[in-house]
Amino acid sequence: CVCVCVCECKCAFTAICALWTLRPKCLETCLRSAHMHARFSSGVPPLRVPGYTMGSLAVVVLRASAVLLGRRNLSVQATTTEARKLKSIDELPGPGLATTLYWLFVKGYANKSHLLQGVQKSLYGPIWRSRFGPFDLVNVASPELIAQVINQEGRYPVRAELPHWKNYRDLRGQAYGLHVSSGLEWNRLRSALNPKMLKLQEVSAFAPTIHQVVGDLLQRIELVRSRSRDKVTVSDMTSELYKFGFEGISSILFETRLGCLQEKIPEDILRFIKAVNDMLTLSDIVILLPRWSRAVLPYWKRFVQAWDDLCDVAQTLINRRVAEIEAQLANGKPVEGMYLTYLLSSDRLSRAEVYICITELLLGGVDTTSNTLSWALYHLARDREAQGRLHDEVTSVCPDKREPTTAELSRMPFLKAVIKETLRLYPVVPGNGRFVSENEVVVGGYWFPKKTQFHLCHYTICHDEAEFVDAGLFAPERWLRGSAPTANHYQHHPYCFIPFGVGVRACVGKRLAEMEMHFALSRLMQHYDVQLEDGAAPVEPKTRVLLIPSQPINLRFLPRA
Ligand code: HEM
Repeated sequence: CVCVCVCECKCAFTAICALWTLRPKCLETCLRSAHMHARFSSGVPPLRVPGYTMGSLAVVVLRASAVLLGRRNLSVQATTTEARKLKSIDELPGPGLATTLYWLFVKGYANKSHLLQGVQKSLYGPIWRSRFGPFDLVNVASPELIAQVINQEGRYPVRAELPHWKNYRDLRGQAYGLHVSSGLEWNRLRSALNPKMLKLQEVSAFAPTIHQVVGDLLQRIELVRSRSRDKVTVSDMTSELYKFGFEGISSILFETRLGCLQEKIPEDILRFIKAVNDMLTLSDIVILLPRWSRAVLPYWKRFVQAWDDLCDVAQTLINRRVAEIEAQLANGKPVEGMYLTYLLSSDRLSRAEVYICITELLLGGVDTTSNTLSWALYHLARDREAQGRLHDEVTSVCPDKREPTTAELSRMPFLKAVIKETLRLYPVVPGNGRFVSENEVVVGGYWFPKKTQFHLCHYTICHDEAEFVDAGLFAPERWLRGSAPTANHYQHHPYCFIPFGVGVRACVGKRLAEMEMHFALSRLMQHYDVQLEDGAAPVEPKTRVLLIPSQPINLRFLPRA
């Protein structure tokens, strides 16, 4: 038991029992040594520390670190023999730069990167490496491999480094917010945001507000269809649902109705919508370009302008509400609010952090729900049987076009299955990420150094015939136990379907998003028979960061008796 620390910290690290109280530095050293052992195992004698070979130390350290870091089922139960079999990142198969450029720009996958996942999986297997500009990605495309990454993601997972977002925040002296901050800082922000967003009971308190917004959506559809040439068609349903998504999330965040579903959309909102589009598009370009180009090319300036507009609108809305709250307090009136009031009064975040977190919630909460709802309506319009079944379910639980309560939603399994199936066919975030910066990890028999960026190929797993029977079909019943045609319709690995991500870093808006989508879809089904336009061509998805329709979805809304 005389293992000694060999790293710069020079602590008195001795004995196996000391492993349980190791300082992170020592743990790093041991993991690095274990990694070296794995690399040297093919012939080169392992490093020796008194009493242990590095191989046996690796087993002890890895087991201990699994406990220390609180990881579940750490896949690295490396025995000495297993450690010998581990391969290095450089041994991974994958396309070179020329091949990637060919696929993206000659074969036309630049805006179909969700499909490229499947193509590359068939060429290289379920784990491969791809390099493009500053990106060096390890792609994993099986539920087992995703589970291995997630199990080793550490206590404060990072999705991806966003240096250009961070540069913008630094430029403007802003707080970092959820996407840019990491470690304890990120955890502090999430701990402040989670309680009112992720607890079912808390989110249920938002139901009356969401119902009001859904009511406005129904009126808006009525207006738009009555103005159309055939009196029933709503063209570009996604853009109508975008307004619904914006109104829904901002009514919760800002506790104010903005009027996005009114005849004339407020100027501020139009500016915000444009800024979000610009920022997301430019974000993809700016990250590829070297820093020096920012002074020469126009993209960085436009990216900064888009963020400026985005933050400006969010701050104006927040300040407006803060002034109202202050006026109420000055008049001795009690202040009742939802999200913003809660954040401001909880004193857990600085005002600068509230600004950026609210902006990020707004950013995450609009396209996601609106695109998912668009695809759900599109498929229900194509599948008369599914639409009939959903209509029957909703009307049996809520007759006479009554608004469902959150408790009643739990008696609508088919409604939930429709949203799940939509998110399986069109996961709005088609590929997630984990940047494992703190630990070296083992995935799929490969040993990866710290700071490896993993790309979790969620889209291709959702479409894999080995995971889902008739994977290309819209079959909501696969999510219903007992009513699916075969048992394996609903049997799948838990990491096959993670549209909201997974673990502590998973989507903070999941519950709110689900409630919004369930309310909107159930009310639309009560009021309308939704149909496709005659002779409408199939609509394919495309990737623009998110998975979105490649052309407008036009739907006919025929009022139900
Ligand atoms: C259909 C609806 C939605 C889908 C499919 C979705 C999906 C996702 C996914 C996949 C992630 C990454 C999770 C991970 O890394 O494991 C994420 C993160 C996030 N989402 Fe959502 N989302 C939706 C709606 C919303 C809504 C309504 C909001 C706002 C209320 C929101 C706010 C966020 C934020 C702020 C993050 C970053 C969380 C963090 O990094 O700590 N999302 N979402």
